[in-house]
This record gives sequence, structure tokens and C-alpha cells, in this order.
Amino acid sequence: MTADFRHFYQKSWAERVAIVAEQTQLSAAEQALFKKYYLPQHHDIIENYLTDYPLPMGLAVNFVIDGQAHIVPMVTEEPSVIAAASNGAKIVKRAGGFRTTLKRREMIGQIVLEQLPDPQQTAALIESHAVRLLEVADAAHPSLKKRGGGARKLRTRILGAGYLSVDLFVDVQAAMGANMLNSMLEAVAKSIGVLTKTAPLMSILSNYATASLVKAECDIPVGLLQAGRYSGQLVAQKIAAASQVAQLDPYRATTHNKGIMNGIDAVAVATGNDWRALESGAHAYAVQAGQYRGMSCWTTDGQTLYGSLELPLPVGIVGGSIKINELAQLNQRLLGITSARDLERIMVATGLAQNLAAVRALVTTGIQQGHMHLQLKSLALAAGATPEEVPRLLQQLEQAPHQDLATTQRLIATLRRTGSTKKEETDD
Ligand SMILES: CC(C)(COP(=O)([O-])OP(=O)([O-])OC[C@H]1O[C@@H](n2cnc3c(N)ncnc32)[C@H](O)[C@@H]1OP(=O)([O-])[O-])[C@@H](O)C(=O)NCCC(=O)NCCSC(=O)C[C@@](C)(O)CC(=O)[O-]
Ligand SMILES: NC(=O)C1=CN([C@@H]2O[C@H](COP(=O)(O)OP(=O)(O)OC[C@H]3O[C@@H](n4cnc5c(N)ncnc54)[C@H](OP(=O)(O)O)[C@@H]3O)[C@@H](O)[C@H]2O)C=CC1
Repeated sequence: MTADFRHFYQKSWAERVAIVAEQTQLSAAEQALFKKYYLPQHHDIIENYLTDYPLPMGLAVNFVIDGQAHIVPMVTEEPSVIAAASNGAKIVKRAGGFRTTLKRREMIGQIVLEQLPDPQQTAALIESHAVRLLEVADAAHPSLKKRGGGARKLRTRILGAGYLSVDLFVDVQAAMGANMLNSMLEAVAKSIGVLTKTAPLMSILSNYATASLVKAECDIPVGLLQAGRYSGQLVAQKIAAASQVAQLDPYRATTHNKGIMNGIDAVAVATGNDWRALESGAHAYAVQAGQYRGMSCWTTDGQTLYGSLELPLPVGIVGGSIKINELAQLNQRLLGITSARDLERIMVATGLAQNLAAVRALVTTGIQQGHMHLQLKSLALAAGATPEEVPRLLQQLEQAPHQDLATTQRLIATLRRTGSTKKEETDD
């Protein structure tokens, strides 16, 4: 790289493409990709914008949540995620659907004070001015109060080593609220600075959104879980056992939780929400009593499988880039939602459906049968197959002793040479 990237952000789009093309020796065809996915309005969303990056969007079906039927748009690059969510949702639908509970929806922000000789005294001083400080918070973003939201509570926590966290709880209404809350926190921090005669270290929302918890539950008669040669009762026992392992072992819990986030992240992206915020909050919440554990819990009494998942899911239906993302808007219509609370309920149910399908597959056929069957399409495309060649290749790949790139490339070569993959079949 020899180019000077100073003020790169002030260059026009064509200038940026020319610089990148020269620096990395891009062909005309490669540069054309930037144009293919370019959306002018996205210059205003991120910095140094070059192009869009397409991800597939599909629909998970069969969801019944609190008595309402839903289709769930999901954006994901991973095969079998949407099939699995639909599969889990179908089982729960037959059992009457998911129930959800959402008690409150507030975001928490922190103002951290440092080097305090007597944190307890500072905490008491701040708490004695709580009413005034809540007014300062509301004045920093008055439209929120007009909408029925606003600052609700102030709490102090002594962190040790001379640090004190002042936590502000805010009802952010239909938004995720990070920016609104940050503005409020910075205003309150100034007042606290004057009050305590110390300059706060920092002010920022916390993604550990414990005041935005939502829970999904389901009760499944074991007969609905039967899979191949496994009775429903046995499948229920094995799912409960897998759930227990995820409570005991962080190695398993991490994968168990990845399966849950397969669903939640895909809905977060489809609705224009900040999936990094959800990921960090969800994993932090999975650390109970000092150990990282499975986020969901499955138990059985031999007749019914009981499932539950509780997570902090601070999402919005306005704010951030949601209003300027046409597909995020359209997806709210597909979901049939008009509030952030509705979106939280659907997301937590999607996580539980996803988890049910994955764990049921793990304890019966194994994950590869269903997952690899769908993954093979990606493998065929990655090996260079045309969409027209994929169906014939899949038939052959299903039979092949090794479902890998080299085998797939050999099958494609044979198909193109002979019009059939038969020869490769005998070669292998
Ligand atoms: C893949 C299935 C669903 C097949 O399962 P199956 O038994 O062949 O499905 P089925 O024929 O009984 O169909 C049941 C329903 O599943 C859906 N379904 C079924 N097939 C499709 C398809 N092709 N496309 C779209 N939807 C599909 C569809 O809704 C269908 O209902 P129907 O439409 O027939 O009324 C099943 O094996 C499964 O759920 N597997 C789990 C796959 C999974 O979790 N994938 C995620 C990637 S692996 C991972 O990242 C997470 C993990 C596994 O590590 C987490 C963990 O360890 O806990
Ligand atoms: N740690 C983190 O997670 C951080 C995340 N972020 C980012 O912050 C963004 C989210 O912040 P957020 O404050 O939600 O977004 P915005 O800054 O966009 O604020 C919300 C906007 O929605 C408008 N609005 C319209 N109707 C409503 C309603 N009914 N309820 C509430 N607001 C309404 C508000 O209008 P009005 O102005 O009239 O009130 C405001 O303009 C995300 O992009 C996230 O990635 C930023 C910093 C840190």
C-alpha cells in the first residue's frame, strides 16, 4: 500500500474506488462488483462507504406466539438455520405455541466516577439529589418524556478501588435507545461533576440490559418429539439431559448458546437492530453464579417437555438506521409488529425454537444429517457449480463417501465433460 489515506472519507465514491483498485490491483470485473451492490443513500449510514454486502433473507414459518401466528424474516448466511427455526416452531405450534413474558423495558446507562476517597459518601450525596438528576436527564432528550418514556430511576453501585457507578434507568419507548440514553447520561454526568466536584471518568449505556428481560416458554407433549426410531419420551429425556450438560459445562454451553443466537441474530439483522449489543448482553446474562451456562432450560416429567429461555433483548422498531432501511421497515410488516415489545417476544421465541430443533437433531440423528444436507448446496456453489447444475450434483454428493470441496469439484468436472456425474460415482 503506497496511497495516503488521509481524508479518504472526503473523496467521492469514484475516487475511493479508483484508489482501492490501484492499491489492490483490482480487475474491471472486480470493480464492477462495487457498482453492482452500490446504494447511494448508504453514504449517509457508515463512513468510507464503498458498497453493500448482500446476505440472504428468508422466512421462518410456523410460529405461534401468545396465540398469534407469525412469519419471521431472518437474514443469515448459514444453511439450515431457517429450516431449523421453522422445524422447532412447528413442533411448538402443535403443542399450542410459545408463551412470552415481558415485565419492563428500560435501558440502563452508567456514569462512572473514579479516585473517590469515600465512595459511600459520594453515593449518598448523589442519591440525595436523585429527583433533580432525573429531571436533568429528561431535559437532555425531552421528546422521550412527551412520548410517555423518560428517566425512571437512579441507582449507585460501589465498584471497589475508588470507583462508583451511577446507573440511570430510562424508558426508551420504541427505540433501542443507546444514543438517546448516552445524551442523557452526558448531561447528568455534568451535573454530577458539579455536585461532587470530580470529573466523571465516562458515561455510556450498559449492554447488560437486565431491565429489558423477556422470556419464552413452551410445554410440549412428548409424543410430538418422536424422531425416527426414537420415541418422543426418549427424545424429551435426551433434550433435558443435553440442557443439563449445557448448565454444567461452558464448552457445551457456548455451542448451545450459539444455536440460540443463530435465530436471534438473524431476526436482529432483518429488523435493522444492533446484533453486537444483543450478543454481548445475552452472553453476559448467561453467566450465572460466576459460570457461563446454557441460556435455555429444558426439563421433562416423562409426559411433557418444558422449555424456557430468558434473555435481555433491548431492540427497537425506530432509531439507528431502521427508518432508512426499507427492508427493515417491510420486515416489521411481515412480522406483524407495532411495538418493540412485540419484537422482543418474537425474537426470544425464535431463539427457543432454534434451540429445540438443534438439540433434538443433536440427540437423535446428529446435526450433520439435516444440516449437511442443506449445507451441500453452499458447497456445490463454492466449488463452482452453476445454479442449474446444483440439483444433479446434490444427488451425487448425498451418495459420495466424502462431502468435501475436492470431491465436489471432481463431480462438477465429470458432469461438464460427460453431461452426467455417473463416471465420478464409479471412480469414487
Ligand atoms: C434441517 C431439519 C429442519 C430437517 O428436519 P427434517 O426432520 O428433515 O424435517 P421435516 O421433514 O420433519 O420437516 C419439519 C419442518 O421443518 C422445516 N423444514 C424441513 N426441511 C426444510 C427445508 N429444506 N427448508 C425449509 N424448511 C424446512 C419445515 O417447516 C418442515 O415442516 P413442513 O414444511 O414439512 O410442514 C432438522 O434436521 C433440524 O432442525 N436440524 C437442526 C439444524 C440446525 O440447528 N442448524 C443450525 C446450524 S448448526 C449450529 O450452528 C448450531 C448447533 C447445532 O451447533 C447448536 C447446538 O449445538 O446446540
Ligand atoms: N453500546 C451500544 O450498544 C451502542 C449502540 N449505539 C447505536 O445506537 C443506535 C440506537 O440508538 P437509539 O437511541 O435507539 O437511536 P436514535 O439515536 O436514532 O434515537 C431514536 C430516534 O427514534 C425517534 N423516535 C420516533 N418514534 C419514537 C418512539 N416511539 N420512541 C422512541 N424514539 C422514537 C426519536 O425521535 P426524537 O429525536 O424525536 O426523540 C429518535 O430520533 C443503534 O444504531 C446502535 O448501534 C450507539 C452507541 C453505543
